[in-house]
Amino acid sequence: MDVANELLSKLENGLIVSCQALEGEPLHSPFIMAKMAKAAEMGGAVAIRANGYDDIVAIKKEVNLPVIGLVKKKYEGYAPYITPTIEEVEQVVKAGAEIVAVDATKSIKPGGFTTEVFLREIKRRYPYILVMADISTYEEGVKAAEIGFDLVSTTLSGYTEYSQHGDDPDFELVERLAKAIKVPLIAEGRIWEPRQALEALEKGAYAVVVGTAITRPQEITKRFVEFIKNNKGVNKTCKSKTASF
Ligand SMILES: CC(=O)N[C@H](C=O)[C@@H](O)[C@H](O)[C@H](O)COP(=O)(O)O
Repeated sequence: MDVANELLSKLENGLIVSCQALEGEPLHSPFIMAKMAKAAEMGGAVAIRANGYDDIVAIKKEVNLPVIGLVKKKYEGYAPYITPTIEEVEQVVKAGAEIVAVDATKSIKPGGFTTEVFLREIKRRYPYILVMADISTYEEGVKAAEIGFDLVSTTLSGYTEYSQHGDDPDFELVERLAKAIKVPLIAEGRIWEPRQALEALEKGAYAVVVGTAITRPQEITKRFVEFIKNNKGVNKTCKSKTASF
């Protein structure tokens, strides 16, 4: 088995934990993200997805798992923000990630590059690194596989203007793409429950990425608080109704 296939085989049917805290979030710190990654490793994660040079370096020191690295950066006038230029790719490679995740939507990247030209440049400079396509639609996923991405992930479904928006994971996209492409299809985005992770795998995903539901405590807390707020009294009403029958 070659190096790339050996790496991919480690991900098969597994849980990849995304450990990201952006500037302004309470856990924004390479130290904390490395500990999050360690906890994910202890829990059985097969890989870590991480944002930014410092976080990736700290995580690589702390855990013995493959890392999917990215750098989120917004360029004025351009939509792509996940590793949108070769400069960010270089940071991910230098930090030691085995896989780089980049925007692979139809949107033009800073400098005027299409996804195809961008991928060609990444492969020319770093032939040994695997490249994950973060896509938002079926068409983008099919194209990404065709032009030579090593993996395709549904990361951006619901995050481009033209893709399907919703609160749940985009299972339909997972199922359709998994059938259509020959490279591994990763299910990513809004997976909150273990049963949803399983459903994605059953619909053909090669592996599943979970972020917020595991590593963003402010969002996890909010979910509990809102659920309580919206449902308080519901059971009581039912009980008293039953009692009065
Ligand atoms: C859309 C976007 O920018 N997604 C980012 C990609 O790296 C992360 O903010 C997400 O946390 C990650 O995709 C995992 O998804 P979720 O946190 O929903 O499990």
